[in-house]
Amino acid sequence: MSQSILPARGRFITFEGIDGAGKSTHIQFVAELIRARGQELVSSREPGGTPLGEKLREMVLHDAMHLETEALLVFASRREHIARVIEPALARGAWVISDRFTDASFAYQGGGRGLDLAKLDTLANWVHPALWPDLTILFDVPLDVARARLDATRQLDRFEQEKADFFLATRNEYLRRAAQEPQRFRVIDSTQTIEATRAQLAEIIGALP
Ligand SMILES: Nc1ncnc2c1ncn2[C@@H]1O[C@H](COP(=O)(O)OP(=O)(O)O)[C@@H](O)[C@H]1O
Ligand SMILES: Cc1cn([C@H]2C[C@H](O)[C@@H](COP(=O)(O)OP(=O)(O)O)O2)c(=O)[nH]c1=O
Repeated sequence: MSQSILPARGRFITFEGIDGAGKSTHIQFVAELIRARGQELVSSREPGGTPLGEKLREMVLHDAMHLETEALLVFASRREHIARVIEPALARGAWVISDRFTDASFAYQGGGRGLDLAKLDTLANWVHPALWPDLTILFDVPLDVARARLDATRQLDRFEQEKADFFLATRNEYLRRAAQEPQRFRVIDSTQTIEATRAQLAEIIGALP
């Protein structure tokens, strides 16, 4: 009798940080490192990652709404993303990198907006009871550095227009979560040069089994 052999499950890696921390600058570099290992790679983002998720992203980034509506919409986008992109890819052995995931909901909706963290726990346990990233890379910078980088480059969305105390609380919640789960998080000092960050990322990805 022939026995089917399931492919080894892929790895799930997420990127986090306050706006302007330098996340987008480095994601393509990490994607290339992973492809160089010969892995199939799916590169995605949240909110978004699916056609419906991208519509939800537009709303979340540009329309004013109640903070609980905002939380529900980012988790609605996530539910779709997990079902249509993340789980199928991991199941066939591909690696998945996502520009943000649930830690962003804790940091922005919880830390930044002040939504009860217990409600976010409930949503996370509902939407992905058994799925967490294998690795989360947190790009950390002080607010003034992030703000200077943002001002230099782009049209600001609804989050990027928030005040300093919002980002202070967002950054603190990211750091609190990183301290709570040191085995999942790698915190990168994103005030260092792009080259130094790349070297650190190469080390982190190279060390993955
Ligand atoms: N280590 C760094 N040193 C100096 N500038 C950086 C660094 N990392 C990113 N930047 C610049 O800061 C700006 C914002 O970076 P970006 O990657 O878009 O941030 P994020 O995706 O975290 O919001 C970009 O213009 C980028 O070139
Ligand atoms: C995934 C997620 C993102 N966000 C916010 C954080 C960011 O400000 C925004 C997404 O923007 P971001 O990922 O920074 O994209 P860009 O680099 O194109 O600006 O959405 C939440 O508030 N909650 C979430 O759960």
